[in-house]
Amino acid sequence: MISVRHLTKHYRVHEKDPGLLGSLRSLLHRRHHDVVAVSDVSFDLADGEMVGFLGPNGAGKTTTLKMLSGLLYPTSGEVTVNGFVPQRRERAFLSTVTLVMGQKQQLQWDLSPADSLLVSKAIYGISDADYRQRLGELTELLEIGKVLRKPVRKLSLGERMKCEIAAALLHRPSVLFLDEPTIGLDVSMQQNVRRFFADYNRRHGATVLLTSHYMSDVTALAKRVLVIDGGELIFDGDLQGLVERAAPWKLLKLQCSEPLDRGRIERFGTVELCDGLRASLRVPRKAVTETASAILAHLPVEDIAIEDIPIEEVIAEVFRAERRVKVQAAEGATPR
Ligand SMILES: Nc1ncnc2c1ncn2[C@@H]1O[C@H](COP(=O)(O)OP(=O)(O)OP(=O)(O)O)[C@@H](O)[C@H]1O
Repeated sequence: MISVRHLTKHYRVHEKDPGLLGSLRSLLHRRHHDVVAVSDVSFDLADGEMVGFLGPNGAGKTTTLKMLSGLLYPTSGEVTVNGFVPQRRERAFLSTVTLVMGQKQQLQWDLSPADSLLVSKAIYGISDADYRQRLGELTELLEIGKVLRKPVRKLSLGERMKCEIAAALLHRPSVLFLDEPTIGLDVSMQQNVRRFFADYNRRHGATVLLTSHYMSDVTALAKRVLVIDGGELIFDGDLQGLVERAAPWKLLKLQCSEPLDRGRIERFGTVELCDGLRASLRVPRKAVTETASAILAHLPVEDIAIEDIPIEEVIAEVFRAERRVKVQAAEGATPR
């Protein structure tokens, strides 16, 4: 169980003008300002839940994950992870959690993954029998048998990432914080890694909080999402609920037997595309079935497909809407 209450993090940033003069001035008069990276965030995660953590660049995702895994002290607020306060970094806590950061390498460059895994075995005090069993399982699931003995610097990005994951999970953590675990991987490798985490969650009942800019990671692994923007939590709930709230339409894609002009299809919905034999319309979710029937009855349509708005667009719309609300609130507050 993870409990997060009013979690807030401010970074103190040192300001310096450019150039030598700027450096000298900053030695004499140090100026600072505070960056609010995370502001009053609260949520709970139940044991075994897999939850997506979404937000645009700089929203506060990594900062939150670092506080949850005990790498950063919160400015205020409380966090408990399986009953532990992360920043105390107790041994029992550290053997419960792991943080996988796709953008940061944790394996030693000149050693082989096998050597780094042996170091982890010693650090976590894993018995020989457990080590053999876990290494066997990770090697099989991640298909890394052939690369374990090569120096890390000679591995491809995908091979390295899979070895990073093996090293991060050797101590069999029950809480996984995954920060962009598939970044830079090709599509098939992304799928392998996703499948691996889904499998790990099933086998070991692990709780997983995952950030990714690849929406397919999130849709494949998480039913529930937390959405953060400008350090504030703006949504916590079902991914499908978010889609329905932010995008109450569907797309009707038409393939026609003769070219259509815009005027003929406009009455059925908002035209997104009208290009010779192909057209696509945005239609309110509730009216999809009757609109599709009307189109089939009145237009020379050979094929019709009903699709959800791509999830990337839905999320982008959530952020746009949130910013509009903030701008309106700020404008309302400005004295005239
Ligand atoms: N060490 C730091 N010192 C000062 N500011 C920081 C530091 N780390 C992050 N920030 C700032 O805090 C805010 C949140 O950053 P964070 O890395 O948590 O965002 P993020 O959601 O993980 O972004 P991304 O998706 O780009 O990785 C940003 O404005 C960032 O510039």
